[in-house]
Amino acid sequence: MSTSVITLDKICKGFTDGDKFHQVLDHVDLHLQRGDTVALTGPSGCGKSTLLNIIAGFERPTSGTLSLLGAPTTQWNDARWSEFRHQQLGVVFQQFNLLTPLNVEDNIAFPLHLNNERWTPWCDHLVDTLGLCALRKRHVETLSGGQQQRVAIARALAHKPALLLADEPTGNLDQQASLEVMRLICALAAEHHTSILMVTHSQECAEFMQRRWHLDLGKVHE
Ligand SMILES: Nc1ncnc2c1ncn2[C@@H]1O[C@H](COP(=O)(O)OP(=O)(O)OP(=O)(O)O)[C@@H](O)[C@H]1O
Repeated sequence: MSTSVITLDKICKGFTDGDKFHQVLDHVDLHLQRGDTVALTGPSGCGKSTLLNIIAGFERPTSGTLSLLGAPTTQWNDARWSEFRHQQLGVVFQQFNLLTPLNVEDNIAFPLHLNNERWTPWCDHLVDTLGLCALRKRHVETLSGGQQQRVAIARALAHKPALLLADEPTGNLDQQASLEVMRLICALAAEHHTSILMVTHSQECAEFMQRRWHLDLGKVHE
């Protein structure tokens, strides 16, 4: 399968800090096909989260063109971005953004409700593999950081998205749980051709991905 999932064409992004302009992404060209898995590395503050935020539509580039699933996003309005995020995207960002009035099960089911889908055996598999069985009815604000991270991973994968964007998705987990998560997302990539772009500082986690992108001084090197 060779469908284009992400294309960045000369993407620039900068921030103004007082009277200084800080160029974080400098004419970045990238291409990710359906089923590609990529580990994104780079020093702290180089712009990894900014790059993921642009691809998810949470931030706009200063210039350049971002295409998703073959369509340029330049003219997308909020409704079109929401449709893409609900149907095609799973995100695990550093702030888990769980829905605090809800329990674990309802958080995981949330993307299914948005798409008028029902709980599936795949969701049970996620709950089981991520060690959440005993926590299904617990309110998420009562969980530890690692437990919340596992709920965020399950929620991101429940609707089998075409694209998973993950920012240090195993940062709060022990080694055994990290390996389980990596095996789980790789199985999804293999079976469902989900593309993965994952920020990680862990060499062990990066080795699960097929490709490496290194971001530094505004440029991405493969
Ligand atoms: N909204 C903003 N306003 C001003 N500067 C910002 C903003 N967002 C990010 N930056 C700056 O852009 C640079 C890149 O930040 P970003 O969070 O993308 O880096 P990162 O590579 O993800 O870092 P880390 O590995 O530490 O999480 C940093 O210098 C940061 O201060």
